Amino acid sequence: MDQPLELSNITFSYGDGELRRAVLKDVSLSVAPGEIVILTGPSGSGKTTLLTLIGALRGMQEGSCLVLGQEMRGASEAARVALRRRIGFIFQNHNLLGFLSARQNVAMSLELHGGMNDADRLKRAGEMLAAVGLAEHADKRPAQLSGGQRQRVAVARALVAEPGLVLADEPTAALDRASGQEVVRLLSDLARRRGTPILLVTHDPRILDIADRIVAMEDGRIIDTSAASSPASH
Ligand SMILES: Nc1ncnc2c1ncn2[C@@H]1O[C@H](COP(=O)(O)OP(=O)(O)OP(=O)(O)O)[C@@H](O)[C@H]1O
Repeated sequence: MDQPLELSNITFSYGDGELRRAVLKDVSLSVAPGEIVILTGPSGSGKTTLLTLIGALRGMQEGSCLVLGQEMRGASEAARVALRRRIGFIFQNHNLLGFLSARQNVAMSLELHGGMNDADRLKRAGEMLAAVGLAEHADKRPAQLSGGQRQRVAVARALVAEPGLVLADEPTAALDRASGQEVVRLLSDLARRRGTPILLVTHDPRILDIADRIVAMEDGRIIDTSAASSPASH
């Protein structure tokens, strides 16, 4: 069977003419079902750019990027939109909508997936919020929640539609140590239960121990891939 993520020889540049500069150089990586991979490296090494290519948020230039069986190189906008719906995204600034409750924010993720009416979606969203420990806070708006709670809403929103892959960019950057570890632990527990692979970009050394594998980037290249602590220890 294909791996959920198979990247081969990805090279990507920003800018034109003399200003053109490669920020990803010959990047190859594959991620297995249920595997948690942390992508780390100095600022500017290309981590976010790689994540946006995998998330179909940006067009490919060179190489191959097979995401959930779909080749992103040369993919149409329609194919990229369809793929994005199968991915759970979690970003540093969580991107929750301020005028909706936590429950409504999570339920929105289910709108693109047919077969559920509004009441079903809100019920499912409530269950997911309970799974991340926010049953009591489901009807609050983001501004009424702490940073850690908001990020837990973002985890619930990313996972509620049962994505085939989760992409997270600095999900703990704005959190204190305890909330950051809790958010990541929740994310990894829920994903592991379903065998959902996670690719997580972070500078945060406090969460490295949740990874099965740590991939280090520098200057647009993968310089090191090391097995982290064994999954059995989680
Ligand atoms: N839209 C853009 N246009 C031009 N250059 C860009 C653009 N986005 C990023 N870059 C440049 O590409 C390089 C890689 O950026 P990228 O954000 O992928 O790195 P990163 O490893 O995620 O960094 P950080 O850890 O600071 O987020 C940087 O030199 C950055 O300045």
